Amino acid sequence: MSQQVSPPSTQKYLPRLITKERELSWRVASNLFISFKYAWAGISYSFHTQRNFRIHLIVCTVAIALSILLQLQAVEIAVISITSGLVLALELVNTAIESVVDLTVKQTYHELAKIAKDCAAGAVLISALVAVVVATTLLLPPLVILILSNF
Ligand SMILES: Nc1ncnc2c1ncn2[C@@H]1O[C@H](COP(=O)(O)OP(=O)(O)OP(=O)(O)O)[C@@H](O)[C@H]1O
Repeated sequence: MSQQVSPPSTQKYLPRLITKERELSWRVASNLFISFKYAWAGISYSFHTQRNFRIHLIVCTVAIALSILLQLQAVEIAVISITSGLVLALELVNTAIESVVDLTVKQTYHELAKIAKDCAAGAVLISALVAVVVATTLLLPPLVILILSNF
């Protein structure tokens, strides 16, 4: 005997959800400048509340500055910048996922909440490890040459 499964309730609202008005949103940015303002608010929130974001920001800034000071090739500076940007972007996504999970389950334990947070943290970790490998590979040789040439 087949059982009739009713579609999720959001199905009913889908045509309305994809309209420009986005009725479920508390507020929609009315222009590009306001979009940037909200994006900056997110970055600022992460900076002030997430220790890991601050650490990554400092390390990434140092890596990019060193790549410029050591006069690496343009493509090498670009690669270091891309991997650094990826780490910071994933930190922001991690913070967003943590907030949505906390909003959903509040202070209760849920196995799916754990999976979501652990996977988001794992994504940051992988990007950070790749960034370290890239930065070490590109920065270490010229840095060693510079140090040895001063002795
Ligand atoms: N509601 C929950 N249900 C189950 N496990 C949770 C829940 N909230 C947090 N955890 C577990 O605790 C860990 C730390 O969660 P928390 O929200 O403190 O992240 P965080 O320490 O701020 O992470 P990050 O260092 O990546 O910013 C999660 O990775 C998860 O394993």
